[in-house]
Amino acid sequence: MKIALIGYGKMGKEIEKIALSRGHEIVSIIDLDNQEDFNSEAFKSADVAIEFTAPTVAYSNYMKAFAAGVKVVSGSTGWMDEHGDEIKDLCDKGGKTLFWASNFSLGVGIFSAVNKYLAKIMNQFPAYDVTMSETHHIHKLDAPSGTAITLAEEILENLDRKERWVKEEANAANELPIHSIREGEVPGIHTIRYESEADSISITHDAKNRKGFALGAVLAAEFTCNKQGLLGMNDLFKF
Ligand SMILES: NC(=O)C1=CN([C@@H]2O[C@H](COP(=O)(O)OP(=O)(O)OC[C@H]3O[C@@H](n4cnc5c(N)ncnc54)[C@H](O)[C@@H]3O)[C@@H](O)[C@H]2O)C=CC1
Ligand SMILES: O=C(O)C1=N[C@H](C(=O)O)C[C@H](O)C1
Repeated sequence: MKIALIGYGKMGKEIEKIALSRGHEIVSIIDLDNQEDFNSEAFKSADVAIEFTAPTVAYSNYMKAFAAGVKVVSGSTGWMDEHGDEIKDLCDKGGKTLFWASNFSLGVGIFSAVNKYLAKIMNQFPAYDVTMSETHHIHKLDAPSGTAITLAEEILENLDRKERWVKEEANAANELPIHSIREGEVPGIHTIRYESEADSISITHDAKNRKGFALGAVLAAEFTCNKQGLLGMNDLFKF
């Protein structure tokens, strides 16, 4: 498969290694210094572009790739609030294709299935309150992490006593607080903690490196090249 990379930072470089090891060809690499390459024949020849950049630029990168007729797989976080509805419309009604996930690792996919199951159980046990924390490297631009928001939304769907997530401190019983910590070069840790007067139950996903995210993104690209529409991890893995 012909892959273009948009964003050649920590994730772009990790994805390049995995894509090459799986026999794919990298036909174009776009970063800040060669934006004109969105118009190149090499970029237009890609079956899929894999985009990992930053919250403020992800949406415009999708638009540039769509204009060049290229499907996109993206893990950039922090843009959904502003542009989520528009992107959904473009994919549902406008024939564009975006596979987006706040976290591409298989481990987080499994963790998310456990998270939903635990929240369903906890729905019957009001003695337990729930909080979440996420720890990432100091370079991360968005907080809470995209993964924490996805996990929080899963809890809200399954735990009737929580109505919204909030940053840091809860001010009401129906709020689920997400505490964000930025520390060293941590690739990503997410913990969900249920606590009663008697005990506590915690589940944690701790990424050891970025290989899991990168492999998931390449698997998503392989999946996306002959699909159309707005796709996500639930299309790739069935838990
Ligand atoms: N969904 C997932 O599994 C994961 C998502 N991420 C997300 O991916 C994004 C990137 O993460 P990293 O690679 O760690 O960041 P990074 O900062 O190491 O790399 C980002 C790269 O994008 C480039 N860039 C910035 N603006 C650009 C533009 N307009 N066009 C092309 N390139 C541009 C930067 O110059 C840099 O090389 C972040 O939003 C992060 O939260 C990170 C890891 C996993
Ligand atoms: O910025 C990162 O590094 C990561 N971002 C994603 C997120 O916001 O959840 C995924 C992973 O945790 C690493």
